Amino acid sequence: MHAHGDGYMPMRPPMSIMDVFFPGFSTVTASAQQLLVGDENTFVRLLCMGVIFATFVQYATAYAKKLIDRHFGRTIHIPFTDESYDMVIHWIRQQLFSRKAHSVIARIKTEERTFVQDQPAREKPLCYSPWQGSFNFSYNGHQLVFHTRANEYSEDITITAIGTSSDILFEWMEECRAQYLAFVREKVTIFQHQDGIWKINSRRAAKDISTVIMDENLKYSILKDIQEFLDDQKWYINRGMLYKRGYLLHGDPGTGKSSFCWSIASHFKLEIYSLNLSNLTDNTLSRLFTELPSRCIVFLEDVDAVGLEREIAGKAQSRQNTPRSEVSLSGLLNVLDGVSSPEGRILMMSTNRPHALDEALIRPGRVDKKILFKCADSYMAAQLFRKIFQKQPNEDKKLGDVGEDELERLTKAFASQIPEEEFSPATIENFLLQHKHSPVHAVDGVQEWVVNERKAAKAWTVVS
Ligand SMILES: Nc1ncnc2c1ncn2[C@@H]1O[C@H](COP(=O)(O)OP(=O)(O)OP(=O)(O)O)[C@@H](O)[C@H]1O
Repeated sequence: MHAHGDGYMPMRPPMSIMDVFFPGFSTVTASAQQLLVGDENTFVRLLCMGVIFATFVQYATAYAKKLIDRHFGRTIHIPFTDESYDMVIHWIRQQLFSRKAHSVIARIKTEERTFVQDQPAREKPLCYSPWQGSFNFSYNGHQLVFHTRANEYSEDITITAIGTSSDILFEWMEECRAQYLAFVREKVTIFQHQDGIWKINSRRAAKDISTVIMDENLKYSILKDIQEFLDDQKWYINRGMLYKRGYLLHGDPGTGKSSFCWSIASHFKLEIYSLNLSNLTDNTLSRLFTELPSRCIVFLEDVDAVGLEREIAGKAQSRQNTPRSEVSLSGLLNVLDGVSSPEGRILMMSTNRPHALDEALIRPGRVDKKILFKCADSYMAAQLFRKIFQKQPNEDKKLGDVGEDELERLTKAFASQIPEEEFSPATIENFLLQHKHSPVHAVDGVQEWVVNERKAAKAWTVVS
């Protein structure tokens, strides 16, 4: 064999017509020829030939596929940050073939992640979808190619159809959309921000508005207000007003503010975009608002909890030990004024300490209605008692269940022993859950419970 030291200069192989289609073709064939005429033993030579051939076939196939895709294929790109990604993945997961891909990713089914199922086998069920690579599947007689590539924080999906029309891809996307919408119809989708983008956090079963116990007149006046807002887009546009509405939900912890937001979303079939200001900057907040859909609920929970408090003489007053947000008050006010965000959003801010909030944050126009969530009065206590002990149509009768009349008597006895507006509905519900199989025990134990709760509250106040 010649070596460079012998004065041998490797000859550049002449270009062949194949190089036009497969760049590097001549170089590979020239190397192969040299191997064939060399003096290594036959086995090594054959092995090298095999490797070169396999590499070439792989390269040629990938290249040919690229050419076909470019010239004869139609491709849809599905961005990871968009809900179309969830639609596509939802469809793919339903298909048996998705398990047959060479590389699959296992995930816990997000929609059932939060449920404790009756049957242990159904708890945290796994689902699979293709991962890192391509695979073909057939849809309505057409061959489509699913390709996925993972990056550090995201995943790129493309779907390609061979042919000169994209119709089959649009048809397929429509089917993904329809299946996904049918699936989420009875659920409320909650988005949260993750690394500066909105991602689905969970899907909860819809919550009927009747399960939130509060003044019924107040509840229905708010429902009416929201309904009118959703129906009146034109009215706002005609008057040159920004089409948005804001509510401040305030009251002690455990009085139903989050539950109310969830039930409003269920009632009007809106998605919730839940924001926690503590780990955001002005820029990210602004971007998140720009990416909101045109109709949704933005839920800013515990807006007082991140040091965005009343500014007096230019200085922010903040509780000690309160984490301060990197979001400035002016940054928040800007996004709430909504010039850069899509119109139609309903803002719900919740707080336990409305008096600590800056006036500017809750002035009319930013907050259109303030809704007070109170601790339980006897009406609410009675409703909570019924909520726990009234049999639902799909539940079996059990030992210890009482008839309608007896339940009514017990309800009154229970409600009359609950002091007015002293305990939150969450606290009372917690007590009732301890006796959830016996309304009689709940009534028998309520007096002692009230005494103990008062003692505990007093001790807590002294310590803190
Ligand atoms: N008004 C209410 N009607 C029915 N259930 C209630 C009500 N208030 C509280 N609950 C019960 O208490 C639980 C906690 O309530 P929720 O989280 O809605 O309170 P919150 O006011 O948002 O509390 P926090 O201010 O601590 O966030 C709920 O899951 C629900 O079961």
